[in-house]
Amino acid sequence: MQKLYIIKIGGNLIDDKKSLKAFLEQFSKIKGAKILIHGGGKLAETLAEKLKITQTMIDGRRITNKKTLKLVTMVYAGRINKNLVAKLQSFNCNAIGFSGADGNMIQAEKRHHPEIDFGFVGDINENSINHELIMNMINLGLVPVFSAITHDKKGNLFNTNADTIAGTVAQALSKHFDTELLFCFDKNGVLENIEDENSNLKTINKQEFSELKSAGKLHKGILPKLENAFRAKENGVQKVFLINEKKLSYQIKLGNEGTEICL
Ligand SMILES: Nc1ncnc2c1ncn2[C@@H]1O[C@H](COP(=O)(O)OP(=O)(O)O)[C@@H](O)[C@H]1O
Ligand SMILES: CC(=O)N[C@@H](CCC(=O)OP(=O)(O)O)C(=O)O
Repeated sequence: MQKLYIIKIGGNLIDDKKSLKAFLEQFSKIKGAKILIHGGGKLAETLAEKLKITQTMIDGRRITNKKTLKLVTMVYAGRINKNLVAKLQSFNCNAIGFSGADGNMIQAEKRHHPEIDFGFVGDINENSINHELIMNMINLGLVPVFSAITHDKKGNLFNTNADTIAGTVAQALSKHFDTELLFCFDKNGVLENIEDENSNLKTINKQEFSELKSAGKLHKGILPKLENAFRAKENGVQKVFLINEKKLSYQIKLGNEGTEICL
């Protein structure tokens, strides 16, 4: 099977111009099929504060009312997505940027929860992904770049966690490609001690994940990231890693950076 890299980047990197440029240069150099999936939660947060739109996160998801939906659509599907595509083009990488509504790429359902109304937050599963169109793009030599905006095919846009999009896209494409999913972020993988950058685990399985969680060693964004990483691995994604965004080219060359998800 043909190798496919699905690479996810988050808000911290997107906000750091110099590191982002270095990262996109490394990304552009990857030979063969690749997809970039991005968040941008940090920039959305900063702008919401300026516009005095109060933000609430529950279970790693942003409660998305009408005002927040307008804001995140502009930020994720507009500013960030187009900026990433332009930067990739400058490195001769033929990127093409999408929201989930474009080409019906990612169809979501409004998130249902017994007690909490998440507003315009969309849940997705493997069947939500238009894998045929994505495969066609790849076969044309294009590099798809996905934002965290999805739709319901009834005219509504939704906000969907970008780690979830990365895991689900990887899952859907793992039937057709030898897929490697890389969650790139600002730490050297899963750290046993958050204060010690060198305490990264080489591998993590579900049992170890539960133990670290119970011991209070995992907080904030790393929890949903790991949940998405395990779900992808359990559902057929061949390789899943959490790596430092600065080490992408080493991972592509040697394949042993950061923390590998094991079953
Ligand atoms: N044990 C841990 N190992 C690594 N990161 C951790 C750990 N506990 C908490 N974190 C935090 O999780 C963050 C990653 O999640 P998040 O901020 O959502 O990433 P991104 O938005 O870049 O995808 C790290 O920057 C770190 O602050
Ligand atoms: C529903 C939901 O929570 N969506 C996320 C989408 C962006 C994202 O995931 O950004 P990072 O990868 O930078 O965290 C949000 O609005 O924060």
